[in-house]
Formats: sequence, structure tokens, C-alpha cells
Amino acid sequence: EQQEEDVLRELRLFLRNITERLSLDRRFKAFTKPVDIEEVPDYILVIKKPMDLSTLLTNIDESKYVTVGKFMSDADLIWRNALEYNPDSDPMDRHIRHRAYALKDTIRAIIRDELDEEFERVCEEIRESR
Ligand SMILES: CC(=O)c1csc(NC(=O)C2C[NH2+]C2)n1
Repeated sequence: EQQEEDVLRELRLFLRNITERLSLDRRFKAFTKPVDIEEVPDYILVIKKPMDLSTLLTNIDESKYVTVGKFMSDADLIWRNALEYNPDSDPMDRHIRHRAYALKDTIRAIIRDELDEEFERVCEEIRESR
């Protein structure tokens, strides 16, 4: 009912705010757009489910996330994919892995500091009721 739509609207605002802040952080430039298949043709051979910050934003706008947990699963794909695609010891791989770990830690710190656990519980109730 209307109260549920109010909660889901507040969730979208919360998730959009986080995603936009991450997109503005220069450390995460490589994660802002889908990897270009022309430039990196082997990427989708290695990475089964590509994800990036602009796709997260589109998913939010399309009401794909009813809980913060579902958003976190896709957000975690961004840095997990980067670790998987860049495993080597060469400096470029190490560089992008450091940024992947920085993204992981930044997402978790924001959620820990800014997500009200009661709000997430209400979102879980809505998910279970659907
Ligand atoms: C988004 C992402 O994970 C990404 C974009 S380019 C890249 N890696 C390289 O360009 C080479 C360094 N060793 C492969 N990783």
C-alpha cells in the first residue's frame, strides 16, 4: 500500500545517493561504466555477470532493489569481478585490485554508518510479503 511505496521510494533515494557518491570518487573511475567489449574482448569470456556503477543506478531507477541486501549483492559484483579479471602481479593488475578493495571497504563503511537496521528490516518485510 502507500506506506510500502513510501519506504521503497526512500530506499531508492538512499541507494541512488550512495551510488552517485561512489561514481564521483576518482579512485573508482574504472568502475563507473560497463567494460567496453571492443576494447577488452576477452572480458565477458572471464566475467559471467559484469556490473558497474551506471548499471547499478539504472537498476535502482527501475526499482530492481527492494532491500539494501539485493543492492549490495550487485555492488559487490563490481569489485569481485575486478579481482577476478586482474589476478596477476603486474603493476596494472595490482593497481586495479587496490581500487577494488577500496570500493569494497567504502561500500561497507557507508552502509554501516548510514543504514538504519530497522529500515532494512522493514524492507525485508516488504520483500517477503511480495
Ligand atoms: C573494470 C575492470 O576490472 C578492468 C578494466 S580494464 C582492467 N584490466 C586491464 O586493463 C589489464 C590489466 N591486466 C588486464 N580491468
